[in-house]
Parts: sequence; structure tokens; C-alpha cells
Amino acid sequence: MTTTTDIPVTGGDSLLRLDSVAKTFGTVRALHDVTMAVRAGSVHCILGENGAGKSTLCNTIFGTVSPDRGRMMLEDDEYRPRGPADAIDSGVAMVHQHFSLIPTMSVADNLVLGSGGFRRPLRQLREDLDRIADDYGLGVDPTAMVRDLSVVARQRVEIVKSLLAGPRLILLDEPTAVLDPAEIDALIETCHALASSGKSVVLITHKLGEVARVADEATVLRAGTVVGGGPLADITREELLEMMLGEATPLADALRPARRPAVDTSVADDAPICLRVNGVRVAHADGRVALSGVDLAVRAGEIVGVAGVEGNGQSELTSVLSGALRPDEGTVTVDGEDLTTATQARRTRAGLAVIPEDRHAEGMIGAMSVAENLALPRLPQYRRWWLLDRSRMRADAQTAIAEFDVRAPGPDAPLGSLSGGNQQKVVLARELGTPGLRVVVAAQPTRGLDVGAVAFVLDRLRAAADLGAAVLVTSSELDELLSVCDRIVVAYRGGLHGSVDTRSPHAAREIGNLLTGVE
Ligand SMILES: Nc1ncnc2c1ncn2[C@@H]1O[C@H](COP(=O)(O)OP(=O)(O)OP(=O)(O)O)[C@@H](O)[C@H]1O
Repeated sequence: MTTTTDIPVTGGDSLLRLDSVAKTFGTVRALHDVTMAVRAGSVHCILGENGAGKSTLCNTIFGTVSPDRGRMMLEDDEYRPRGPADAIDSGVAMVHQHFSLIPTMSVADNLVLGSGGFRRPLRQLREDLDRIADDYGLGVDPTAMVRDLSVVARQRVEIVKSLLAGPRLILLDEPTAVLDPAEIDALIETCHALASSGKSVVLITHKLGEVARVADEATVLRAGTVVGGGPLADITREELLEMMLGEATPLADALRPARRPAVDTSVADDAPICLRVNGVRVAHADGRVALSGVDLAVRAGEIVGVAGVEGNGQSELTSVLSGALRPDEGTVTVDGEDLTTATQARRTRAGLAVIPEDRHAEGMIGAMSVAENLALPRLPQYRRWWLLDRSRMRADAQTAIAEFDVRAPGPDAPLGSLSGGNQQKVVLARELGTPGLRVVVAAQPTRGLDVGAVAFVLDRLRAAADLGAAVLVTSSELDELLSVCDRIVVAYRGGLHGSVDTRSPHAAREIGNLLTGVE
């Protein structure tokens, strides 16, 4: 294991070197004298808890954040990008968590847009794409419309776009968060192929299991400070975790599976059905059927998981339940009340909480404060005469911040200034705090969260069920579903299939069969 002071900043086979790089936002010290090196032809993971400074580090290297102090070297040259265009010119590319493709344009047009306005003849573009497909296993169809592509296909286009500029260094901000296990394997292969061809890959991830498989080296950040790192061959998974969490969090706490009841509290067959989905059908404007004949019933106190490869109707199901999408046929009821076409306010009053998958688009308003975002769905509760009781809003926010361990300067900080994982904790705190909670719909609730936060969120879902709520969780993390759910159904081609009791010793195999369409 290497400590900060041992990290070589000059010489060796480093492609990129950072020396005492610092960045402060207001009162938050996001990066504190970061010194590290990325070797040429290697995969380098950046690890750390939510809010540790990982994205700020990558954004600094890509030129979207300018450091307050410190020095960067790219090979033997001083490197001071004034923006992404400078970074790209210097051979540095970045693939962000939130894609920047234009959905209404073709893949080819998006790729041309990405090359700084220089129009590559289509023939040359095709040759470049063939080469990238051969070298790195990244095939894309230039004629496809981006809006028709799955998440994984969009990500592939983003990576291809970054490669077209011929970078030496590629920064990937949490690329595996949106992928299923087979897609993660493919991305790991791509990373290895990039490194073998001499490029360096810097990758942010929260999944420690992946780190050992993909990375040659790692750097661990805690509260903006490099607390360790080095070649993966010299560091165990436990050591990485200890570096990430510090001594404050016992390892056992972060690694423990979600709390399962000590006694058999399986939900009685006669427990009331809180959430019922009946014959729901959704077709997109172009005629594609996203959901067809979906029936589902979740009882009070029950946690039902929806497993499945992304794009099999899970997102549409969440949107129907949140009210963002109106089904062509079928009904949604909570405690017998038909909410199929109900307003957001009526859904909240009925005790329906939804943690949406795309929290940036649907779950929050970045320019508003943490306190305002927490209060959004229940503003009437804070009304005092014709004003809002802001001090009570702030006090409640302070409680939620402490309970959900949100790393924020305070309740008045704009939500958009928090790290991605901490923004997500705010959305979770708000939804799980819905008064008179009857139904929780959680779409990918642990995506983007660090290991400690994952355990906490799964615990909270279990606690909501123990208090009598019906909980529906959509996740691509089968292990998490198995650890927290009572039963699991599988989304496949717009339908929900099977119902696997998670206490069955064959649960994982039965779900595996359903995932591939075998009933
Ligand atoms: N534009 C900004 N304005 C104010 N504060 C910011 C800004 N960008 C980042 N921060 C703060 O800097 C700190 C580090 O954030 P960063 O996004 O780098 O963390 P992270 O390690 O990537 O976290 P996560 O795993 O949650 O994505 C956080 O406290 C965050 O609130």
C-alpha cells in the first residue's frame, strides 16, 4: 500500500501527474493538495465516499473546473486546460455520467458534433468507427437515432465520440452504474483493450468488486484528500474500504447485508394489498409496446423486487406509478383508490412515494436549496398564513441531513452544488419521509451511492416495510434485491414474469432463468 507522500510526481512512465492540486467551492474544500500520478497504458480507479471529490478531480483534469492551486503535467509538458476544448486538444477525453447526446439526431450527426464542428466525410467516419469497433469492441450504428438507443448503447456512442479525437487519456465518471453484469464485463474488456493500446483510463466507481478486475492502480480520496492508493496487486479490498471510510465507520457496518428480520416475518397472505397494478399497457409514439398486460400486487409490509436487464419496461412502470406516464390501458390503485390519472399532490396525499430513476430530470430542482427540495411535495404543511415557515423547513431539513448523512454545507445550499450521491440521498430522504407512507416505489435506489450508503438505504426500505408500507424496488443489482426483498419478479420484454421467494435456496437460479426468458 502506498501513502500520499510516496506517490511519484515526476519521472517514471507517468502520463499525467498532479502535484498539490486544490479546489474550494465556497466553504467546501473539494480537493486538498491532491498529488497523484496516472501511468501510461494503465487503468486507474478513483475511489471514495459520496462527496469525497472524485468528480471534481476528473473535472479539473478535463478543464471544466479550474484549480485554485497546484500543478498538472501531461507527459513532460505543463498542463493547464482552460476548458474541455483545451483538454481534448491535449489528448484528454471525458465521458460524463449524464450523457450529452442529442436524442433527436442520428449517431453519425452526434459524432460529427463531437469533433469540434469539423465535418468528417461519412466514409471516413465509417472507417474510423470500424477501426474502433475492431480495436476496442465498441460497435455503433451511425444511422441509428439516439432516442431509439438503450442506455448501454448511448454510453457506447459517448465513449466512441471521445475516442474519435484520438485521446491519450480517457476519464470515465461512474460508467458502470447504469450497466448490468454482462455489460460491465464488456466495458472492462474495453478498458483493458484501451490500456493495451497505450492509452490511460481513469475510472470512477463505487463497486469494489469491479476495481480488482479492471484496475492496475487506484487512488483513494477522503474529504478531498488522497489517503492512499497504489498498484492493486499490493492492496486488498478490505484495505481499500478502510482507506475510503476511515476509522469512523466500522468495516462490518458498511459490508453488512441489509437487515433481515431475525424471526420469520414473511408477509401473511391476507395482509391488505396496498399497491395494485392492473392490466397496464404502454405504447410509445412510434408504436413500440413498452408494457403489456402488467399485473402486480404488493401487500402491506412486503418488499417486492423487479429484476431485469435495463430496457425491459422497468422505467415505464416507474413512470406510470409516479404519474409521469399515462398508461393506454389499465389501472393503478393505492389502498383501493384509483390513482391512474391522479395529480402528483393526490398521489402524495394517498401515501405514495416514488424515488425516480432519473433523479436529475424528475427528482429535484438543482437551483433550489436542499431544504426547499425536501419540502417540495408537501409545501402546504409548511404554510403559515400566506407565508412559508422557512425556519421549520430548515429545521426539518437539518434532521434529514443528519439522518441520511448528507454531506452538504447546510440546508440552504443549492441542491445542484452537492455531489451526485448526496443529491440522491436528499431525494431518498424526502420520499421516505412522506407523511402517512403507504407505498414506496424505488427505482435503482442505490445507484451512485457508496458502500456505506447502500447498506443504509436498503435498511431504510426494510424499515418502511416493517412499518406497514408496500415497497416496490427496481434494481439491476440482483444481490441487493436478494438481500432486501421478500420476493422478486422479472421484467422481460414489457411483461412481469414469475414470483420468486427470496428465501428459496434456488432463488438466484430461478431468477436467472426468468431473466433469459425461460419461465
Ligand atoms: N459546483 C459546485 N459548487 C459547490 N460545491 C461543489 C460543486 N461541485 C462540487 N462541490 C462540492 O465538492 C465536494 C466534492 O464533490 P464531488 O462531486 O467531487 O464528489 P464525488 O466524490 O464525485 O461524490 P459522488 O460519489 O457523490 O458523486 C462536495 O462536497 C460537493 O458538494
